[in-house]
Amino acid sequence: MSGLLSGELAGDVVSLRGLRARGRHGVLDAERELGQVFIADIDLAVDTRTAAVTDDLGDAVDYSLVAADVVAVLSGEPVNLIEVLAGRVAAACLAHAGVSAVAVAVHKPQAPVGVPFDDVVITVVRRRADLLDATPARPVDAVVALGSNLGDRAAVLAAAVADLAATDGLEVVGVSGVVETAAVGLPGSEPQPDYLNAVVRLRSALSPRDLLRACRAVEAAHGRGAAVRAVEPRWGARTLDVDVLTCGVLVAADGPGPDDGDGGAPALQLPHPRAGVRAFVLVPWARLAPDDVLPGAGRVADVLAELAAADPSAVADVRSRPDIVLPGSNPRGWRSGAARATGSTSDAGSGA
Ligand SMILES: Nc1ncnc2c1ncn2[C@@H]1O[C@H](COP(=O)(O)OP(=O)(O)OP(=O)(O)O)[C@@H](O)[C@H]1O
Ligand SMILES: Nc1nc2c(c(=O)[nH]1)N=C(CO)CN2
Repeated sequence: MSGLLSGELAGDVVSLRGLRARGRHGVLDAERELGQVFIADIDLAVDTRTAAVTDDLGDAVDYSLVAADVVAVLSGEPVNLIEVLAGRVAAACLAHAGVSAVAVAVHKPQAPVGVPFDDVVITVVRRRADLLDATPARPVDAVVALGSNLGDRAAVLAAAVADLAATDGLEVVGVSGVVETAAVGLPGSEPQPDYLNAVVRLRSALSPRDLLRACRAVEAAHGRGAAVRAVEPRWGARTLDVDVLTCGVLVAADGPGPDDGDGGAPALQLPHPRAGVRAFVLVPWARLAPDDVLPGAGRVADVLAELAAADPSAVADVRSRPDIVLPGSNPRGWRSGAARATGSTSDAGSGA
């Protein structure tokens, strides 16, 4: 088979062909129930010049590790579209340091096509910047988490929702009730005031990284700019934290990027790596949108149930604050016609 990357990139290429696994990807119920074979061909753009001198595996991209990660995606969480599957395979490859770009062909030779055929193949080419810096062709669902444990916490959260709603490219489509939670700090750290936490659903026309930048701008407007961030302890008390939990179904991660004139591109991992183990995130999120999916973990309400089984006190300790109503909050959840956040308070109650 000819190189997938040929014509796309100059340089060295490591290829893996015919990686295969059974998966349950597809739109049809039968595909979800029975599963079928998925095959991936991969071209990894790498720079082999150092390894060629040192003969040290540490200077090379270990193709067996990449292969294992690709097979884990093929056999992992079911998705509807092979476009998503190919994108996740590409992200898994780009997670390996030293892979600067990747071409992925995903084959679905047993697809329910309805006529005799040999194969369905989708080929995608991704460079690092394609995953987290691409502006979507149409707005996508995104979910962010708010937390505050310094200052007038309720006022800060309300202002943060209004700020998000006022950001170009963002529309607030759902706001959870507010919960109060003991600060989860690092072991041995100073005691901190309790947090108020909430979750906000957005329609985002921004790239994932620009969404993170927008969240940073809202934090900065409430006393947590770059200077404060630079000196605060990890998981220390803060006036406002705005974390990106999900951006559509995207699974991707990268570190700081080249300088973009604003101190560089902030590191971003999606979904947020700790979303699935935080009661202060899952409780308000599951009340707002229980059927949302946390990529890689499952339905939010199910992830919360698993956490409640594993760590009952963490979930039990989340206290509802129905007396605090954020702009746009709807106690019946966003699907039931949640108001848009316009800065006005809405229904009393928090869905708690
Ligand atoms: N999904 C994400 N949302 C927000 N920040 C992220 C995300 N993924 C990676 N980051 C990076 O995490 C780093 C720490 O961010 P921040 O100071 O908000 O962390 P934190 O809120 O103290 O801790 P935690 O990330 O555990 O919530 C930042 O450099 C940011 O670029
Ligand atoms: N209860 C609670 N604890 C935390 C929180 C938070 O939002 N709520 N955020 C943290 C870092 O983002 C660390 N610990």
